[in-house]
Amino acid sequence: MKLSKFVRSFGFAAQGVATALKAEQNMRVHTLAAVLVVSAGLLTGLEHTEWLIIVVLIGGMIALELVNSALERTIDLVTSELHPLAKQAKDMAAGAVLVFAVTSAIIGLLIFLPKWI
Ligand SMILES: Nc1ncnc2c1ncn2[C@@H]1O[C@H](COP(=O)(O)OP(=O)(O)OP(=O)(O)O)[C@@H](O)[C@H]1O
Repeated sequence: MKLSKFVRSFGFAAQGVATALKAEQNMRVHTLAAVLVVSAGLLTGLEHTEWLIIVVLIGGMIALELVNSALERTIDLVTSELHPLAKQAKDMAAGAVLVFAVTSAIIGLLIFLPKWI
């Protein structure tokens, strides 16, 4: 791949992130949560491996929210009518975000609680 094409694709991807931040409240909530978790990590003092886990969880959470938002838009583009499959697809994508968020919260508690108690 030529460098200019790679830079162009990178720009489009950055536009996608910027659009989601503007249009999706959940993206802003996840970003705020990430800032809070990183601040708590800096104040608490985490091990190298713990930072690796936190970074993977934050990146995964935001990436998954982006995929969820992309799916919502794709479904809205396919049909503007109510359809049970559209509902299932949107709810499953939202479910994936929920599962990852709960998993991340549990791992976060397992990392932070022993240091705070
Ligand atoms: N075309 C559709 N057919 C059937 N059900 C739908 C359709 N579009 C959305 N829904 C359902 O209606 C509910 C609300 O959907 P909506 O698209 O408003 O999402 P949301 O959860 O409010 O997310 P967001 O605010 O990010 O758009 C969800 O259960 C969703 O699955």
